[in-house]
Formats: sequence, structure tokens, C-alpha cells
Amino acid sequence: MEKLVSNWSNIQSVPENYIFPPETRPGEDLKVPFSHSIPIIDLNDRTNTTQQIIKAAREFGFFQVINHGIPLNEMKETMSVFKQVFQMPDEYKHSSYLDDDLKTCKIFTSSLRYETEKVHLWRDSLRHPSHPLEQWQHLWPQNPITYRECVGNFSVKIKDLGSRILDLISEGLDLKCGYFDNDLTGSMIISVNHYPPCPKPSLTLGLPKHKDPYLITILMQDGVSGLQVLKDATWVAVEPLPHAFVINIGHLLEIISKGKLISAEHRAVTNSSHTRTSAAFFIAPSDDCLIEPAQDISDENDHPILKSFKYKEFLKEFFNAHGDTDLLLKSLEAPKN
Ligand SMILES: O=C(O)CCC(=O)C(=O)O
Ligand SMILES: [Fe+2]
Repeated sequence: MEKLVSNWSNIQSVPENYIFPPETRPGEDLKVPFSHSIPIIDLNDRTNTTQQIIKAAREFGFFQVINHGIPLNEMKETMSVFKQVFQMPDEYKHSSYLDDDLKTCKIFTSSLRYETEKVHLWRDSLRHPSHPLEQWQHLWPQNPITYRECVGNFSVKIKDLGSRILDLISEGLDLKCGYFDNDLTGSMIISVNHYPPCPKPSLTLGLPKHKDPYLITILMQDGVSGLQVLKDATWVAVEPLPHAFVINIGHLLEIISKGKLISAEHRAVTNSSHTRTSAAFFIAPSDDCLIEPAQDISDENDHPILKSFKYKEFLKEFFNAHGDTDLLLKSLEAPKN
């Protein structure tokens, strides 16, 4: 059992196996400015929301939504419940902590590949499925005592928000109404990231550069910054806005849209003074759902023609490719006639 970073007491220097090589560590890019061009889209303003979302998803793969209908106090309360999990006594956290992939609710440190990864991540994580709710809720943490009720109610609202955004995306891509309203959005996973202060943030990462292997991610940040997005080969920081959710196009939506929408690479950096918590809600297909590039979208010249594949096959290839997108797409290419 590996020790959670949040259980280390008073750490003064970064252990060797948490130091990233110079080419992937944040270094000077640790404190890049907030990007003022990542769009903030008002979901109440129905005049051209669809166009704004499509534009943002084409250019950035990232945007923030405001006036989304989820009250600020519910966002704060849920974030507070998530944070409390990481303040629980060690015995409690360790009793839920498992390497066993079969356990559907996990508290773990770094990544799920702790044993084989070259460098460890400066984060602890709580992860569990949340949709359909009745299938999973009874397996969630029982402490804090409000966890199941609070997170359950909140995740139903997040799932609805995800459906609204995907409806707008399908409209903007000229796909048939309800295109995503089936097995393609048959599951949702909650992943809470907890990044304790780090003595040397320029050497470490909370999460290394990656794309999310889902349809869309709805991310709630606390007030502490740390999320960076790669835009035109430059890292830019995403400002944490208390009332907004960050929406990020997942790799699967890039594939389904034949590259019309982009899934941007992003990472989480740490800082030396504040603990940061973020909660990602991943909207994903059911395991056996068949994924295929949408037939109603014309082929882009520079996007490979892919075969149909089951979501679980995609996940396997995704993790085998270790972030190498070209390798992943190669493994999914349709056989040439
Ligand atoms: O902590 C963050 O802001 C990023 C989280 C993230 O990218 C993820 O959980 O996939
Ligand atoms: Fe991510």
C-alpha cells in the first residue's frame, strides 16, 4: 500500500521518484498567465450558444459555461464534501484504498499504474462511477455522512448538464436529434483530484499532459489555479471561476466528429502554498457501446479513417498508447481496401 501524498507530514523536499525529466516538467511554464481567449459561454443566452460551443470546441477543445442552472451553493457544498474525504483519518482512507481494479470506488495516490510508472504524480484521487446512480451509489464512501446524498443529487444535475451540452453539439454538427442520447452516454465517472502543496512545483506534476478518453469532461475547480491547456504548442492556464464549469472535449468526441472538434491536451501543475481540489465528471459510453465516426459528417482530409470499435477496446488501446495519439489512431484505423 502506497502512502497517499495527503498523508505526508511536513515534506521539505521532493523525493527523487516524483521529479519529472526536464522535457516534461513545468519548469518556467509553471506560472503561465490565464488565457483570456478560452471562451466563457452563457448557457442562458440562447441566441447563438450552439455556434459559440462549436467554435470553442473546434479552436480550443476547452470552454467554460456559466448560468448553467446548477446553484453556486450546491457546487460549494459538493466541493466541500469532496475535500472532507481527503481530510479523513489515515485508517479510513486506507481502508478504501485499493490497487484492485475491481473495486468500483477507489482512493489511490498518483495513477492507477503506480507500480509501473516511471515518475509518480503529486496527487491523490478518489474515483467511482456515478451513472446509473442506483447501480453505484451504495458503493460510494459513507464518510462524510452526507457524501452519498449530496454527491448523488449533484451528479444527476451534472449528467443533465452534460446532455444539454451534447444536444447543442449534435445540433451544431448537424447530427440527428438525440445522437448522443443512448449507450454513447451510458456511464459517468467521478474523479476527484487532490493536490497537496508541493515544495518544488516546477519539478513535479499533479497530472501529466493527457487527453481525456471520454466524450466530454465537466470539471469543477476550487479557487486555486493549476489547470493548463496546450494551445498552439504553448501552455496556457485556465482561470478558476467559482460559478463556472470547465468543459473539455474528450478524445472520443474528436473521433466521432472526424476531427471537426478537437480534444486538447492538458495537465495539472502543483503549487507550494495551497492544496488544490478539482472534481472531474467524465461522460462516457457503456463498455460494450460501438463507437464509430459519425456517418453524417464529411471526412476531413487530415483525419484518419477509423473502424468501428467497442468502447472497452478503445480504453485498452488508449492506455497502451501512453498518451501517444498517433499510435492510438493507428491501432483504430480502418483496414485499407
Ligand atoms: O485538476 C485539473 O484541473 C485537471 C483534471 C483532469 O484533467 C482530469 O482529471 O482528467
Ligand atoms: Fe483530464
